[in-house]
Amino acid sequence: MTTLAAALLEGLKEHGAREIFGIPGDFVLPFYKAIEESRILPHYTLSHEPGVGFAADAAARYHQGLGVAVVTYGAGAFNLVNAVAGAYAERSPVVVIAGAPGARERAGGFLLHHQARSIDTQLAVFREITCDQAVLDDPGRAPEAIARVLRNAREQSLPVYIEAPRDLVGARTAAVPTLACRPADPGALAECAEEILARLAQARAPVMIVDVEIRRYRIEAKTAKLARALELPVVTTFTGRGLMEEAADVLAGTYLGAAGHPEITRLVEDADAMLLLGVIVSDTNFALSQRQLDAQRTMLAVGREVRVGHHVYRNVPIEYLEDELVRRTPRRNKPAGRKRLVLPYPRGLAADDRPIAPSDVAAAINDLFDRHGKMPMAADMGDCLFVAMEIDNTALAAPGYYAGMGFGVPAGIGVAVATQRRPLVLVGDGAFQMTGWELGNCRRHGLDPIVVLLNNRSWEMLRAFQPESAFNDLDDWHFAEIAPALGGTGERVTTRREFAAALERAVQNRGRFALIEVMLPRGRTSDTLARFVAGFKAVRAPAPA
Ligand SMILES: Cc1ncc(Cc2csc(CCOP(=O)(O)OP(=O)(O)O)c2C)c(N)n1
Ligand SMILES: [Mg+2]
Repeated sequence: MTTLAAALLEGLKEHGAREIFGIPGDFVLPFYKAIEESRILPHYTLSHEPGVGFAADAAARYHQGLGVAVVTYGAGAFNLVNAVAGAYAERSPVVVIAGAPGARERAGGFLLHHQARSIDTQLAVFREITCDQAVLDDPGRAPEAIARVLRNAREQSLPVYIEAPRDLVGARTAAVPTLACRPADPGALAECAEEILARLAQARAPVMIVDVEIRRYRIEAKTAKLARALELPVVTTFTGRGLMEEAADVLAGTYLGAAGHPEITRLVEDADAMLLLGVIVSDTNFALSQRQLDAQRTMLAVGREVRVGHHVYRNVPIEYLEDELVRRTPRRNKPAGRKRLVLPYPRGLAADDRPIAPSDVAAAINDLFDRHGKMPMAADMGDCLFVAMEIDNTALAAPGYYAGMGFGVPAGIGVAVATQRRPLVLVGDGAFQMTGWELGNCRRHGLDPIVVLLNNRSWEMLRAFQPESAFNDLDDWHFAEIAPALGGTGERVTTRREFAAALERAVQNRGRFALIEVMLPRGRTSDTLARFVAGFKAVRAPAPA
């Protein structure tokens, strides 16, 4: 027998959690005390719960395991909602552990502080953005409930919610068992694999499109092996950017429809068979397609289901499907027959006194990675995410589908903790105003991310869509000057020479975060965002009368 807190912490670790991000409060103080004193998992406190959620989400993506966010009841948990909604949308398994009132308080007759509508309103809200929930109000049944919820988080790669009443944290209970994820339905698996291979064999120009689930289920290498065996060119979706960083031999690039590289667009839109693996079929991924995802050429494996044309195969997890496809594919011992696409990324930035354009940021970072090796990346929402599309394919955590701002800097903290490597973060000034201040926690946690802040004193992405609105103008906050007060270094750069030199200095200086504030003109976006906006407007333009 053990305590409920220790059983929960050991269970989290058993199921793949590697650290905890959180902000305590009185309803979760006893549990937070157990976190600190048990040392079962390292924990990192941040300054605002949105940052806690983004950091846990990014850590889960890079661990390919569970992220953990611990917050207090009500005010803390409700602050976390947007980050968890984004994790749900992008299939990131974040475990939310929220404190709650004890039994006596519930029956005490008072309206409790932090309570919104009813005491269970918090549970009701999180039911909407998690795939399973458990309220640990019965120590005897808690281990099974925790095991079920954590298995579902891993199996479905979605957030889950655990409510921990503060009066039961020390209650005696049993250890949390580990429940195995459910296997594939063997009949559906065999039939599905057979139909997919038959369709691919008849195709003249097939293509493989990959997205978030191949990382969530740890099958990037397996997917590359499958692509080689099937001699398929591979592209990622917008949300899948950064996947298969190690498989440059099969990965052609990122499909962005009308906003993308014409050769990638043709590869997908001329394909007569498309194998979509782990793909979120969202507007950000396919709204700019010039040819729809018609059923007769589309095979989609996502969320433990596979749709082949109009056939639906249930209970076929993607990792089982890939194993079966590889098993049924004859070993190929000749080099791939198809010419591999090698896209040119901007490099060799002229270190001159010309002002910096957004796409220069990508060139400078490509040059930096060529000199010093790639760094794990995080990006926020804004033009910075489109600049990331111009950086040679590098592991990336970004809100490509949910598209919520504020993700970048806290996600960079999550990446630094999860990988124990120095990350590079891309963020705009508007998003930095939301959560960039979490950098102030780096010194005490021994983290030193490099943050490239694109400061155009503007909500430039909105201006690109609606240039007539003056409300997109932001003030100049001189972020670089604030960096030393937060424990880091800050440099404001206005020319390409200054930027290249600042990046090099940042790489050389370890031990403190480096904030490089890149001054950009309003009205100027990256080439990729410019094409995205043009494509979006064209697709949305009213049909000619
Ligand atoms: C939480 C949230 N609130 C508002 C919005 C809506 C939005 C999408 S893009 C954008 C402007 C981003 O400005 P920033 O300076 O960061 O980047 P840049 O465009 O390169 O100048 C806004 C306000 C979103 N997506 N999420
Ligand atoms: Mg901006």
